Amino acid sequence: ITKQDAARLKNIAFTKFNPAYLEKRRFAVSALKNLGMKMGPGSVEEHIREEARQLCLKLSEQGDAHPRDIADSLTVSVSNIVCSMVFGKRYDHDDEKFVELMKIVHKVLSQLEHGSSQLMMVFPFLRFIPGVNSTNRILVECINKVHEFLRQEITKHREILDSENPRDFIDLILTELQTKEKTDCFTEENIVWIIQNMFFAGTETTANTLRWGILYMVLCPEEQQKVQSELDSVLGTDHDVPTLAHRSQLPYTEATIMETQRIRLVAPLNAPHAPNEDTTFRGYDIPAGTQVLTNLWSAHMDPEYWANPEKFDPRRFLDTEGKVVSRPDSYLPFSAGRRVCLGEQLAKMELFLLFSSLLKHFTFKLPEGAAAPSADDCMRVTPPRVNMCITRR
Ligand code: HEM
Repeated sequence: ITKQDAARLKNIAFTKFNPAYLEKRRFAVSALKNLGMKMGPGSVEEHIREEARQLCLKLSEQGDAHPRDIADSLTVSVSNIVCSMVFGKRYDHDDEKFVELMKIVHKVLSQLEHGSSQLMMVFPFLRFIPGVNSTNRILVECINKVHEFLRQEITKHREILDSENPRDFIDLILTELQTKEKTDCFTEENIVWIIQNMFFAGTETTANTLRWGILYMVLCPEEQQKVQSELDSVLGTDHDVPTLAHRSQLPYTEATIMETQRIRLVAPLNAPHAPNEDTTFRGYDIPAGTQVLTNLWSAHMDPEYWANPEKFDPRRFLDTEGKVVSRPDSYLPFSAGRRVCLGEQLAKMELFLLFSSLLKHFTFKLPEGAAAPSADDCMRVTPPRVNMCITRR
């Protein structure tokens, strides 16, 4: 068994569908639900709103004298939401340890996007070829550093654990570890991997979606204005950030987020899958273990379902009464089935609260005379970095 195979056994994502995977997934789903059900202060909604307030404050402090890219601020906010849920605390935008952690997370994800990593996913034997496997070595180094950070947090949590009152994801998982018969999936080491999954799966995906959303607002100012008019008409002069209760009154805003997720998927080819046993699908024989990539992008660009699919048009997601279409066909930003994204509900809350807060408080546009950035590369997961004017409304 190789180190990589051993790591796969400890994960949730990228692990085989088997009883151990199911046990970990069930735990993670119920922990997120448990944390999500908390009401009032300490609730997930409040954590996200606090992050939205801090983000708006940070952008206001930076002023509008110089055009700038919003990417790093968004990554910090989104990562902090995962931190609030997992560690029970947020970090300041300038906290050294946190900034270092973010750099490592970013490095891991950019290594994964690297051509040689993609090749190694399709041809795993390449990881034994010197030179080609250098991204693999960097990945292992980075992941070890993240694990060290997580182990320190777990130790701190263990010292003051009150199993009757779990505060966050780590408390919940430590409590589970105490109460459960020791099984292969709930070992000390696996906790680190499960938490790491939350981090990697939950940060860049959400931050990149928000970045695409803001980029499309810059490229389509008339759409930006429609969202802002709707926000103004519902929220009036209230200076605080929106709440989830506002969501049903803001269909155009919601549809704009959905259209962003349609037109620029952050996982266009989904996570790699493989059948556990020999399978026949639509006349094709797929032997057990064959890697299968599902092209979610093609579903989102299928002209049979989406007229003029390359056009950014939030109205696709509104019915004749102006209400949001609840289950659109040919729309799978979080994938589907048994491996569907485990953080879908959390991600939807984050996207709504952060996107609506940003557009309520700021207008985003290109500097006078600047060339419009291209959003054309259809398979591009990460949006281009764009310096924009961010003006307080
Ligand atoms: C806009 C944000 C997000 C998008 C577009 C997204 C999308 C996806 C997709 C396409 C998958 C692969 C599903 C499959 O294998 O068929 C996935 C898996 C996963 N996501 Fe997300 N995700 C987002 C946010 C999050 C968040 C916030 C979390 C948790 C904190 C999360 C946790 C996970 C986990 C743990 C898996 C692996 C699930 C499994 O294999 O059982 N994701 N996500």
